[in-house]
Amino acid sequence: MKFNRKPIPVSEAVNKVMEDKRYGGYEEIPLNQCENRVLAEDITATHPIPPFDKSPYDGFALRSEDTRIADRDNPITLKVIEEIGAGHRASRPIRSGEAVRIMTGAEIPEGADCVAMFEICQTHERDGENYMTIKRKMDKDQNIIQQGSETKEGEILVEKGVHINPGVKALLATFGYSTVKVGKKPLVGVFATGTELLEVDEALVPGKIRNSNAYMIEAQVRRSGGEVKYCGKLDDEFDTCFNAVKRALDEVDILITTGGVSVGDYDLMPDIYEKLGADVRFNKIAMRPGSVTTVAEHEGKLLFGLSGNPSACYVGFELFVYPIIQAYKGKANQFHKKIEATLGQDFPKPNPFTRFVRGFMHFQEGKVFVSPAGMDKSAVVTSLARTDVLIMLPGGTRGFEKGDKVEAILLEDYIGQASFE
Ligand SMILES: Nc1nc2c(c(=O)[nH]1)N[C@H]1C(S)=C(S)[C@@H](COP(=O)(O)OP(=O)(O)OC[C@H]3O[C@@H](n4cnc5c(N)ncnc54)[C@H](O)[C@@H]3O)O[C@H]1N2
Ligand code: MOO
Ligand SMILES: [Mg+2]
Repeated sequence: MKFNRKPIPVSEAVNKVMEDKRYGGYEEIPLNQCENRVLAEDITATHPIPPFDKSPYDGFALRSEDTRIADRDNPITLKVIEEIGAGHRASRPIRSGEAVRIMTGAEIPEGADCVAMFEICQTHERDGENYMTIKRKMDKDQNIIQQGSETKEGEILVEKGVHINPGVKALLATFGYSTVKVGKKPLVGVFATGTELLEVDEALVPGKIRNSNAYMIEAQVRRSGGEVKYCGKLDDEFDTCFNAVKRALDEVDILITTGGVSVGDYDLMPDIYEKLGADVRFNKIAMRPGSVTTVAEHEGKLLFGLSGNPSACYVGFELFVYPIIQAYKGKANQFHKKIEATLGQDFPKPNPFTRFVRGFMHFQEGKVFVSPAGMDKSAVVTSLARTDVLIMLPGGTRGFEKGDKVEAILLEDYIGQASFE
């Protein structure tokens, strides 16, 4: 049984994981903490924008009718009755023959129906009174931002399930949301397993390497909008690992382990799942890297057994853990956005399984290109530093050539898409 794992297609594995997705509920938090969270309520316009007719310029508010016969040879002079800056209102309606000196953002005084910019007006003072002169005809409504011209009261502007970016936050502030309902973040526990692992501050000794996966996964969890609980690194010793995993499961919403999921003598995760009585959803996927990625469910919680090989671990996280975190937060589009792009470099190696090449996106002559970020092996860590896409090369008998159309999964886009396909 141990050596007899049956690989399932990637999309089947993704769908199986998503059968166990869980929404974590919502919490109400202060507006200034809401970035990168997911809206748990629609943003509805509680008033029109702008809430009043306003001036887009610094100039004079006046009655267009008064300028009907104005031209270069026939300047029209109006009495400037007062000045209003943004935040102030005119003290009375303007009458024929009058103008108000108005600043950008100030409310258009009653009686005025246009704004002439300072640049086309002259001003003078006579007997302690201010006057302005204009040499061209103004149209009704010229240079006025009408109340509600941007949005009407009651319009739904952003639906729940959307990632809160700076623009969404601006809207929340516009409508007076001092607190906002957002999806709760899952607490994601992370274990690194492997007797060969050193702490980051330890010197290298023969046969050992530093634990990089735990730090990488932590960053992936945070990039996905989850909360991390680093549970430590564990030697490949059954009782220690079993007890640590069992305890951690009580403390987190989702548990990730890295390493020990393959068929080696010290790959303990399969036996740990068995002793826990966890239900292994799959333990082999028709993909590279990350074919040994294992997902199990125990008492309503998901355990992700990611590979120890850094590239495999990275890919396993983005394909399977990422959408589960989005679902927990209540995000409508739970999957990374997938795009069609042009392959920027030959990839001659054929593969029977779907390959997720760690790559980066670049642009040339209006086209989107994706190119491998470096050495493409499961055990490689260096190429990950340049990775911002996963290039999806379907399995088959041939390699791929520069210029081929390929699909790529965007890892640093926050809009996402609604299904994996
Ligand atoms: N006979 C077979 N051998 C292997 C198979 C197989 O099907 N049959 N699968 C291979 C594949 S594919 C992969 S991927 C790896 C997966 O290995 P494990 O998930 O069991 O991981 P480990 O054995 O613990 O470690 C693998 C590799 O990764 C290094 N590692 C582990 N943890 C970390 C960490 N936290 N930071 C950095 N590097 C880490 C570890 O030292 C090993 O070099 O199995 C193949 N074998
Ligand atoms: O799980 Mo492995 O990453 O396919 O090389
Ligand atoms: Mg192993």
